[in-house]
Amino acid sequence: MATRIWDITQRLGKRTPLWPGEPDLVVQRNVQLGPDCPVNIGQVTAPLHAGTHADAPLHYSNEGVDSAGSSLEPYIGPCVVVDMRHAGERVEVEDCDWEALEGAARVLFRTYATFPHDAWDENFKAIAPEVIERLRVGRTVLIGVDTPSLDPQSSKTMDAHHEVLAGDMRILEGLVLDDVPPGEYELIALPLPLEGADASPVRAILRELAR
Ligand SMILES: N[C@@H](CC(=O)c1ccccc1NC=O)C(=O)O
Ligand SMILES: [Zn+2]
Ligand SMILES: [Zn+2]
Repeated sequence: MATRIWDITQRLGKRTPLWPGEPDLVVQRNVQLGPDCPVNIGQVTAPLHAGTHADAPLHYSNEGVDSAGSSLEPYIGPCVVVDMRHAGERVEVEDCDWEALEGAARVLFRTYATFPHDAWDENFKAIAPEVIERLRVGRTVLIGVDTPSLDPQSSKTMDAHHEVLAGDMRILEGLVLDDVPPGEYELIALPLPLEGADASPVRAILRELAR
């Protein structure tokens, strides 16, 4: 029997909510299929952090690798999805069930009851750097969130991102976890090998762990 797949990726298009000030996401048609041309050919122009994406370390450190330079291991393998809808402005250490998180290689935080597909949410929940630090010492290699950033929209210091940097961990942002019960899954969410990019779109999915 086929194992169930959850698609945890935002649709990308002109209505995808973007970080304030980012340029529009545009898919345009450059060549039109017709009597003289056998194909349609287009191109996409998009902010690298649009929708569901993987930050590269280059995003928060000039010495960090770009999306082409990151190994794939963090982005594929067992993960734990945890429900943090009860958290306040920030997911704090005391909000977390550390029994469930201890030793988890990949942790995905759900903060939304319903993902805000139709409008930008400037008050999204952030992750406290202390939570990232505790995961780092617990050998977590990837942290995912259903929000646009680990840090608050107003952050100028990006403390959570720098805690990730300290452990050379990896980040997924903009996940859609509405339909995913808390528990253990296989994560697959591979960034594109985009040279010079500080982030990359990903098609993120979860699969039931093989029994
Ligand atoms: N997804 C991004 C959001 C982000 O940092 C950002 C994106 C566009 C413009 C400014 C941003 N951050 C700080 O000003 C992040 O990695 O947190
Ligand atoms: Zn990002
Ligand atoms: Zn980020």
